[in-house]
Amino acid sequence: MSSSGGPSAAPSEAAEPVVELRGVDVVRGETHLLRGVDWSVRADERWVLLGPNGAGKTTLLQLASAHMHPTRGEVRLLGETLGAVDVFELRPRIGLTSAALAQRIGPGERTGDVVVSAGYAVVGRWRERYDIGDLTRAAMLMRQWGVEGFANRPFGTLSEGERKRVQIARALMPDPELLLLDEPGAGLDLTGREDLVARLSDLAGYLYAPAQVLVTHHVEEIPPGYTHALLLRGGEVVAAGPLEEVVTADGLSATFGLPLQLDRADGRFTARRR
Ligand SMILES: Nc1ncnc2c1ncn2[C@@H]1O[C@H](COP(=O)(O)OP(=O)(O)OP(=O)(O)O)[C@@H](O)[C@H]1O
Repeated sequence: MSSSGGPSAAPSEAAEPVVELRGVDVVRGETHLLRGVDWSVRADERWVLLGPNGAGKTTLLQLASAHMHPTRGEVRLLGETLGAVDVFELRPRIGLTSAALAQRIGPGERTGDVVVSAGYAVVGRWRERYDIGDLTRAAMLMRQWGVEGFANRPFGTLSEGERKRVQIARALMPDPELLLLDEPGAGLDLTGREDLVARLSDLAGYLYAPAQVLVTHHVEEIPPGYTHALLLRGGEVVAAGPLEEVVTADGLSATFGLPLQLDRADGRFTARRR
């Protein structure tokens, strides 16, 4: 069974972390985008990264996806150290979805090609003939993410929610060891958000699914089954660790600079001003 299609079971003892940052600063001019960040993600962990606008979440994902190097400190990804590895070999092992990447998908691309071409690290149809294994995997992922009916539709004709799910199927196509999702819930209506949260919750439970890091501004988008959280404010880590210890009213109030009340029911969080 593929990495993202198996049933849930107890994760095995993880070896080296898939992401490890030690004393990381990212500085542009006089501005610290990140300051003194220590963070590690193990293969069986599912992290949510929460913080207000400008906190540095996207910058952190840029490091974790080997699209940026730190100004200071060390970043290790999948056992390799950034600066001492060819990032073009590393990147295919990491699935990433973001608004910036989505903008690079042409609206006229056939949706099925958007998914299958990820196996070749290109957008859109690249080869006349794909491997039967690639086509089977793309079809399985499109079924899993509820977009199998759109294979022949131009990507630009899909709704925002459908496009988000196609992007996740595409990110999973190369069977990545790490999946990074930058605000997948942005712009979705309530139905779209709830559908996405349920599917991400399912993925979180799969034994052979990749390590996952989900960026969001909203605790309502944390899928049940996620295990850890990192709170970021002004480029600095407010708290990081097991979800129950980190996603608290006090932690979120400090992160968002607003007194918040936090409630949890059936594994879902809601937050509002206290
Ligand atoms: N090249 C740059 N030079 C100076 N400042 C930058 C640069 N790139 C990003 N920044 C700033 O760094 C901060 C962190 O940006 P980042 O995109 O990582 O935040 P974020 O938490 O993802 O925000 P949002 O939730 O709004 O997407 C922002 O204030 C941004 O303006």
